[in-house]
Amino acid sequence: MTRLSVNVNKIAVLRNSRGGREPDVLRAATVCLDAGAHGITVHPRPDARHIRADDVYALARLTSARGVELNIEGNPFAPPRDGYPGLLALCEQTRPAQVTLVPDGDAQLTSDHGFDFAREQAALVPLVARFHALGCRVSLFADAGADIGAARASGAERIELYTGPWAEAFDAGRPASALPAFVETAGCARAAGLGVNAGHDLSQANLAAFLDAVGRIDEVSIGHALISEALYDGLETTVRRYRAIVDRD
Ligand SMILES: CC(=O)[C@@H](O)[C@H](O)COP(=O)(O)O
Ligand SMILES: NCC(=O)COP(=O)(O)O
Repeated sequence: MTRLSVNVNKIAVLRNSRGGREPDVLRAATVCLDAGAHGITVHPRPDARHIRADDVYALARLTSARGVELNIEGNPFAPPRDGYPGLLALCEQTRPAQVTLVPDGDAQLTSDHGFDFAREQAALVPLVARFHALGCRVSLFADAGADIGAARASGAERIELYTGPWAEAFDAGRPASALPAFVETAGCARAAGLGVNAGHDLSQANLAAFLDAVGRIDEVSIGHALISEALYDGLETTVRRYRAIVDRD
């Protein structure tokens, strides 16, 4: 069964635009869980453009009380700064069930690539071990076509397939062009004993075709499209629709 983790970054974007408390990240996360989301994802960034450390602490309390997964994403190499304690410290303080390591820099508008595992394996091995010591499952952000052997050697339990190229190909009306690399990489990962997550720009339009083609995906984390769709249809209805998609096989 594919599990749905709702990324609530975009709720914080809207809240931060006025500096007040609304929309309330915790309330939105609660609505998502009540509607059937299996977990909550956040990707706090060092510039605190959306999710802040305090949000992570509050969401950790919520998810722990509800017995559901909190997935914290971030660049483990980004140094702490004012208002951002760093990914390792955040995980030490909140003990999320899963941490997703993403190799992106502050200047990026959003995540747009996975790790070069062969190059970064030596740096990842001790880091993965430190997250394990905190009790976190570790997932590594990976491009379709990534070196799965090197990813496996880092000690992580899962990869998260970066699905931006899938969404782009789907929008451009040539979905079949993107699929073979995802199918191949997911297959190699599963054969190597890794779990496979997927995320970035997944939407109600493109999710079912992706899951149908790529096979067993342990978890999808979805934020931008889901929150956008919720503006039209409501958060509860939208989460229920995603659940219907991930539940249908
Ligand atoms: C890791 C990933 O795929 C990103 O989609 C991310 O979680 C979204 O981050 P932003 O909301 O900052 O664009
Ligand atoms: N890991 C991907 C994620 O959390 C959400 O990405 P997006 O749906 O906001 O593009």
